[in-house]
Amino acid sequence: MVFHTTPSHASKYLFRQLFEKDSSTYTYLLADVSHPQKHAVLIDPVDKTVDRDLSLIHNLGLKLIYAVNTHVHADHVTGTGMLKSKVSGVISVISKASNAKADLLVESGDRIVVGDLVLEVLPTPGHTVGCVTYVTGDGPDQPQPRIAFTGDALLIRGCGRTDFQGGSSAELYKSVHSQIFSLPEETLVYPAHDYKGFTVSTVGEEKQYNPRLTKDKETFKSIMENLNLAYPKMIDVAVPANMVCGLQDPVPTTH
Ligand SMILES: N[C@@H](CCC(=O)N[C@@H](CSS)C(=O)NCC(=O)O)C(=O)O
Ligand SMILES: [Fe+2]
Repeated sequence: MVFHTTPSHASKYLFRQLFEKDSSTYTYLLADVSHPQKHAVLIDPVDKTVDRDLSLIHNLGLKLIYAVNTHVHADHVTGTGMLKSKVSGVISVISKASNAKADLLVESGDRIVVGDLVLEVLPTPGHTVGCVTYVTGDGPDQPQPRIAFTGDALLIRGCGRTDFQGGSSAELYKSVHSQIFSLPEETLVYPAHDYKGFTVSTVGEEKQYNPRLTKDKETFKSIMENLNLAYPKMIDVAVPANMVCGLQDPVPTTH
């Protein structure tokens, strides 16, 4: 039996899942270590853990190229701006649909290339208006199985709330079913948050067991309307800060 728990091509690509405990946020570090430049990307960095992440990048001899956001987060401030101020040349990324500022505004079908590693942009609005999922390419030189970084669109056995930032339960249902559940079943699902201690899932597992998204659309909408969650504690600080990716065009400092 083959256990698909971690992506293959371990010697060519580096993959790390990092955690920020106050907001239960996952940050992902990916790099192509087969190239001498060892270019790297961080997905959903958090301001509080930027120094930890940079220390790891330094230890591993990587060169950070992209600081990528899945969406305008409401519960924490992105580390993107701090990364730009601490490492020269880092390119901040967010979706064009988010209406936020960044160096690179991505849209459906765009590709972020780091060495030989390809991240394709899938629009997955519904949690927020500009949410995207980044999925590794499907070529033979890409990680097998594919890896989907779903942000807050699809969480493990859950999904992002839809009650602010242009959220829409109907839109989220459509996004997950058309963009994520249509990926190969073995595709690994790595979300932006987990509140229960889970680390990874697969498309096949979520299609079978997700307690919200296995339901029909009307039941899903009713579930989402009745979550009764308190607003994130940091929403009033986080959203304005993240609309400019934490800090845009900061004064560079040497690190
Ligand atoms: N208690 C936290 C916020 C928790 C929360 O609302 N999480 C969001 C993702 S961050 S925008 C969410 O979509 N949760 C879905 C769920 O079902 O829990 C805080 O105060 O920061
Ligand atoms: Fe969010």
